[in-house]
Amino acid sequence: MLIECRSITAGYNGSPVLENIDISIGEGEIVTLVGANGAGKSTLVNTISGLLRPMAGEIHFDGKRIDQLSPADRVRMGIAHVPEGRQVFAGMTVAENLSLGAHTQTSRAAADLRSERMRELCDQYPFLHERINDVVGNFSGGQQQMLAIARGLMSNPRLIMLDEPSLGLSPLMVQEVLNLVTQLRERGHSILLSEQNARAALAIADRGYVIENGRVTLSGKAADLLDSREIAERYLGVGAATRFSREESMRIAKSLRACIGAETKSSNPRGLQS
Ligand SMILES: Nc1ncnc2c1ncn2[C@@H]1O[C@H](COP(=O)(O)OP(=O)(O)OP(=O)(O)O)[C@@H](O)[C@H]1O
Repeated sequence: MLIECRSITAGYNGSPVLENIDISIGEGEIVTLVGANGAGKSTLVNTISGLLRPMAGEIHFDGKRIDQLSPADRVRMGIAHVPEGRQVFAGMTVAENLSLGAHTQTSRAAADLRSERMRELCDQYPFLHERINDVVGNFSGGQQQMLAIARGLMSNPRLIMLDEPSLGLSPLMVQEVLNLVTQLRERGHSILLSEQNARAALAIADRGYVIENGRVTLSGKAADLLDSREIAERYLGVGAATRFSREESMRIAKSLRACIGAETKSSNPRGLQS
């Protein structure tokens, strides 16, 4: 495995939010964390990137223990974090925003490497090339998200962690951002994708973990999780009605109509059959 979190407990001001979390990501995998608002996904991502120190447990990256290293050391080792909320600099150009993505390197040689990496990214992702000198203030939410991801790529990470990249985007932009995520994998990056949009995330992931109240309650292949009734009911917006056959649904609907006194002609203006 490229990264392994072993029995991680983490939280704020001495109170744990995550308890005993075990997750792993293999080389070249897209792994998603799904869970409701406040479940603890960002807390886990922050613990892996080093913004938060775990209270207990270990994190191993490429066989080395990293949970006591600084965030900058983890970036140097190959872990990038694209935080929730995009946080691009509106008054700066695309190129300036990208330069900030390799801030752990300050020497002249590093500046040359940074320019080279920027050229490489522009070759790989035409949307950067086309807008490289544009100030990002007027970019749409989706364009800003793509730029935030590109900034994370400046350090050429082996693992890139994306926290809620689809938040607040239109369905079309969500698709574009997720297409970009699959391209990242094709270019050799491993990905941890934290998402409330469980259906979209599981559709492109290899494996997933469901986080509820700071614990992993389900995990497995993304395709199996997508098929799971439990997931469907809790996270995919598919209600209990899907549990019933057509005959059962008809029977329930009929007794429901009787209960609410709606068994009249006017309640069925189009003459629908029951
Ligand atoms: N800086 C903080 N200080 C104290 N508590 C926090 C802090 N950040 C998050 N929490 C709490 O930790 C819990 C988990 O939050 P977290 O942001 O990790 O959830 P999440 O699954 O990422 O949800 P969201 O999608 O809303 O970010 C919540 O109860 C939240 O209020």
